[in-house]
Amino acid sequence: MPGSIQLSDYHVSRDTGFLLENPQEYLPDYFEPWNRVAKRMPDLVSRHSMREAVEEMPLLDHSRLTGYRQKRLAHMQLVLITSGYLWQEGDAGVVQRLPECVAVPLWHVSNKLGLKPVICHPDMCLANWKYTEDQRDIEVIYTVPGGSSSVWFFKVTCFVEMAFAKGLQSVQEVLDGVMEDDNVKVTSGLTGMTITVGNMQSAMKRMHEHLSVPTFYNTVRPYLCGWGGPSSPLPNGLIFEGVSEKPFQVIGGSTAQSTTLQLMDILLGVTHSPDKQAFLNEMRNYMPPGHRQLLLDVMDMPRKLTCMVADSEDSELTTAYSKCLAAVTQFRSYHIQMVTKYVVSASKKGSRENSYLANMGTGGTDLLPFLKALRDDTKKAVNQQ
Ligand code: HEM
Repeated sequence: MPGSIQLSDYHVSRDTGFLLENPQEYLPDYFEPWNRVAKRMPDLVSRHSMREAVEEMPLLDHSRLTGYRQKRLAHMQLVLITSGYLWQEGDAGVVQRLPECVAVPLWHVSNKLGLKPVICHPDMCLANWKYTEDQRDIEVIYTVPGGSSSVWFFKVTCFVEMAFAKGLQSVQEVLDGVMEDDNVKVTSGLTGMTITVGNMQSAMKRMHEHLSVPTFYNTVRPYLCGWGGPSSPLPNGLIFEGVSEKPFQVIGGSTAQSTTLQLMDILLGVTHSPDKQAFLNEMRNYMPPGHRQLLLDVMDMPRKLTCMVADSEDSELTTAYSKCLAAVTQFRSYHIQMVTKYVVSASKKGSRENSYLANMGTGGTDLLPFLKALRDDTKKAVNQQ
């Protein structure tokens, strides 16, 4: 049917959703220097020898990377190497230039993938997992300093994406049901989505099991930072040697780069004020292009769930819709609690010297008012019907 959307056309896996299916752990032998330095990044940083290790790396030919998975792995390795190289000595000891051996391949691989040349959710969550041998659990493949806390942060973020993936069929049902004007299908899809969002929240709750507040705040977050802007230790940005002498600015990694919530907002007709939406739109530039395109195409669908609900006297449909919005509202409220614990309260303990990251997310938002407004917009959407 014209205008209908198949999630599988957008680099979305039937089994793993937005998570990359079967990410690779090592590149071929030719790229051994990247394999070695990226894997050892936390250890090299703790020994203050990351910069030496990078400076000894040869300039490798990125055009020898074959296939999408290899390129995604190369991107993750190179952004990790960049992050360790920049932040090894903290904000005060940051460097202004990224050496050619990292800058040139990172620049080109990023352009090929349509990703920014900086650590991001598509690296550290979506392409950074594998099943354990018994297939019952997952393991994180690469990490940043912060020991078991950083590993757990990435792992639980994967659990949340995995919980979304398990409910993918419900999202497809809503998309199909809207196009076919099929109340039963949409109601069933919305009911499934409500369960999915609840499962995502339960998965997120697991963060508390092994994520230490001071370690997350002081050790993990700095390695997720981008560069550029007045409060950054690199206000003008970073120079990519061998690419351009003009410094380049990017936001760092943020969980706001997950496509999950933005997709639900668009489907459910949740709207945000222009300044908040501008931030969310900017986050789309850090998503894989297929996922970004999915959001645009769902926005452009010729039929809308909200119109269907507004015109409907089917109480099962309207109730399912309200319940789904309530679940997303709850998810956002719970997420606010996480951010309060791991960022806002941690910043009040004042253990990190600089103020750049203190009250801001790694994406650079003024945290709580921003997140509360998004939550309240979700709540309000019910009453707008
Ligand atoms: C310790 C756990 C977490 C912390 C401290 C945290 C922190 C943050 C921060 C600071 C922001 C604001 C954007 C920025 O400036 O970067 C944000 C936004 C966001 N985070 Fe998280 N996050 C956590 C876990 C998660 C998880 C597991 C997910 C799910 C994949 C998630 C999804 C989102 C989304 C979708 C947004 C955009 C705001 C919204 O749509 O409500 N977060 N997060």
